[in-house]
Amino acid sequence: QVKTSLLDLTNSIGSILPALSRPANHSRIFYAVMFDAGSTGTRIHVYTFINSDSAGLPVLDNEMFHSIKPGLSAYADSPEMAGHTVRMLLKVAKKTVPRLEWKRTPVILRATAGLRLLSPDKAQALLQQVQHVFDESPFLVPDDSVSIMNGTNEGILAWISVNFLTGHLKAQTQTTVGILDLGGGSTQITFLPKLRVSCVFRSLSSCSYLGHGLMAARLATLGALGAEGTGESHINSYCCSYKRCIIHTTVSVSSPGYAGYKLCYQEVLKVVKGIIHQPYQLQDSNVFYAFSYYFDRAVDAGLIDGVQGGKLEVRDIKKRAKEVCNKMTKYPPISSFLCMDLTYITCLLKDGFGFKESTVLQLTKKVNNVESSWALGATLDHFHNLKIH
Ligand SMILES: Nc1ccn([C@@H]2O[C@H](COP(=O)(O)OP(=O)(O)O)[C@@H](O)[C@H]2O)c(=O)n1
Repeated sequence: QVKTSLLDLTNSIGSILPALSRPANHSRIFYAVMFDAGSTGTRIHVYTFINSDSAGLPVLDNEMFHSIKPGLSAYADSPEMAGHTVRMLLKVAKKTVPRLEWKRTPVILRATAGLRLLSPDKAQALLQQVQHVFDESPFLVPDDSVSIMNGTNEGILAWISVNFLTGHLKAQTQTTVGILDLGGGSTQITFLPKLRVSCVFRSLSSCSYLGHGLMAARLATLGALGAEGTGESHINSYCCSYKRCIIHTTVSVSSPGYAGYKLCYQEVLKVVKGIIHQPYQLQDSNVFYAFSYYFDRAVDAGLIDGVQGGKLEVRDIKKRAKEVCNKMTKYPPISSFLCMDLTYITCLLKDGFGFKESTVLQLTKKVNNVESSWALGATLDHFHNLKIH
């Protein structure tokens, strides 16, 4: 758990503008290119900002977003393919940023769980390929432009993104929203805990759990982590909605004849157990924005609209998990892992983080047409060090 002074944070964000020090007659528009090298895909965010007249936050005018699957870690044994992926995505940046602005537009790549889970030499070889592509590009390549980000920073930067986009970072705003991010390899929870009387200033609480992202949790639940690459392996799981669920080319999972929420919950609980929870710090009034796989699976389960998103209580996810696992729905689940995924999400929220069944989640993919992701916070951090390191 990392604690960061929120006062430091918001004061620093407030001084982003002077730090940019642009020539007086220069256009008020500026650009930044941020790559998200995630475990399941690589994404490019091209941001267009407008400097505000006051010494406040810049205005985010537009985001161009594009993604490619799989993630860079899939090329651990052929790193030049990682370079190719980034080169392809850079074409989006060239189309979006005017040519005259290229040399002053920073390009940055931050990698998350996929590279954290690789051996250091393999991860380094991938990063070197990316660095090479950046160095060849016409964009501005800052120091430390390519690196692996740590999990707590990932959570803090996502918190900054969502609170920036929802207007909660403005000086006059008293409240903030928490964030829940469920990636493929890791999961993050970041929020402003209840003020303790003795506290001088408020601190952000950010926790990241490597190996508790949705894809990693599937493998862990099935005890299949060690089975990868060791030849074919068969596993029985109560969470498998079909007769046969393929998880990996060499690992197949069968249903023991019946699936069921209760038995599946016991399976996923083994993975969630051990996650430190902090129920005393969560306020009833804490609103949590949940995105990534929280959003994707809620859409797959028919709980929210895929464009609008929506509000859900923890108990709504639990109820749908029961329906899917106990085959109480009219339609077969579109993914053979929907029972496991919904049960894992329910278990993570309740037994992992100590959420009540009545806790409200705001399921969100985009806020004002901008991706809910750590990438925007990382870009703001680049323009002015937000003292989160
Ligand atoms: N800008 C983004 C980034 C990720 N995601 C989703 O986040 C999930 C996985 O995130 P990830 O591959 O970055 O996982 P980690 O490397 O953070 O563990 C996938 O469902 C992505 O589609 C998204 O919807 N929008």
